[in-house]
Amino acid sequence: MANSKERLRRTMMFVPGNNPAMIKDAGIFGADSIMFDLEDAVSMAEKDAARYLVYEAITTIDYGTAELVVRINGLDTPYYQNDIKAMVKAGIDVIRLPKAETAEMIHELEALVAAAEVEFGREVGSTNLMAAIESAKGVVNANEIAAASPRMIGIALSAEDYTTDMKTHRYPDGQELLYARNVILHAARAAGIAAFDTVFTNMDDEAGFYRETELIHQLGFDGKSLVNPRQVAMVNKVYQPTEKEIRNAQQVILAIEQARIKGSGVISLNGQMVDRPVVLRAERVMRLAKANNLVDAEGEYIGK
Ligand SMILES: CC(C)(COP(=O)(O)OP(=O)(O)OC[C@H]1O[C@@H](n2cnc3c(N)ncnc32)[C@H](O)[C@@H]1OP(=O)(O)O)[C@@H](O)C(=O)NCCC(=O)NCCSC(=O)C[C@@](O)(CC(=O)O)C(=O)O
Ligand SMILES: [Mg+2]
Repeated sequence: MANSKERLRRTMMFVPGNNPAMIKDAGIFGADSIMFDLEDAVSMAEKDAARYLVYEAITTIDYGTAELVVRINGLDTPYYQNDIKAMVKAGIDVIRLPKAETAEMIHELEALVAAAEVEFGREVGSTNLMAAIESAKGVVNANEIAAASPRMIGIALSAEDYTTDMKTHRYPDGQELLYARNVILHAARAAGIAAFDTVFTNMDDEAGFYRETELIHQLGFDGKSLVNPRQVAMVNKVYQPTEKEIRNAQQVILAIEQARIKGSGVISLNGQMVDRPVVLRAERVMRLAKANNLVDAEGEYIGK
């Protein structure tokens, strides 16, 4: 399992914690992050069995390079303390808190995670955290939630619960999510962590899924929470840089290296000024190009 604030997180796929077949095969679809769900996909009667099943999976199945995330039950339930203990003991990469509304909730989670790390001999600080924002109160407090702990790697919009809280529902054009998306994105960027867009639940509406993914890509989200393996390739397609973007990024990185040798941090390339933000964008393009196998080990464009 890999832990890092910098890793690519385009696709974070929910896997119901009570479904052995889905849990067993979850690693074969190429999701950047696999998110085992102990919360709303699991009925009250199955909470303990699901926790046990997910623990067994994490400790016995090889999920390759995928980041392993678990969505625990909320802090207003009788389940979350056992969820935290079991998942920390298993060595989960990231714990996702649902229905986050305040920084105090993150602090409570953090204290329990730290205690579990000590109890089970895990390195203190090795378990990362993220929060799902699912209500108006969560959106209003997004800045403090995002900055609540150095363990935080991201915050996510959860539009199903959020639109219910807002007394609306989801529309095809997504206007009802515009404010929350922008607040969450700004809170994440200000805190230096990732921003995840919400799930899209109509499996039959491929065009709608692409429309939504193109919008959140344009806004600047790192990726989306997903409910189905078919959605992984669609997100990757949207987030895949074009040949022109890759060739430009290669030129930018080369040009800035030459400029640095000459002792300068800024240079002109094809009439365009190249400085630090342009270089950072170029480096992200190259990370995405590598993840999509569009360049070889030397960073040369090979296409598909
Ligand atoms: C949607 C559907 C029923 C469609 O079923 P279908 O059967 O039509 O799917 P098919 O495409 O036909 O499946 C083809 C093959 O893939 C396998 N397969 C499918 N899905 C897989 C998967 N996820 N993981 C691994 N494997 C999978 C399947 O087993 C089959 O395998 P096989 O039989 O061997 O061929 C199914 O996907 C599914 O259950 N999804 C997860 C639902 C879930 O977790 N909901 C809770 C999280 S949201 C929430 O709580 C709201 C939120 O909180 C969110 C927030 O906070 O962000 C908020 O407020 O917004
Ligand atoms: Mg929810």
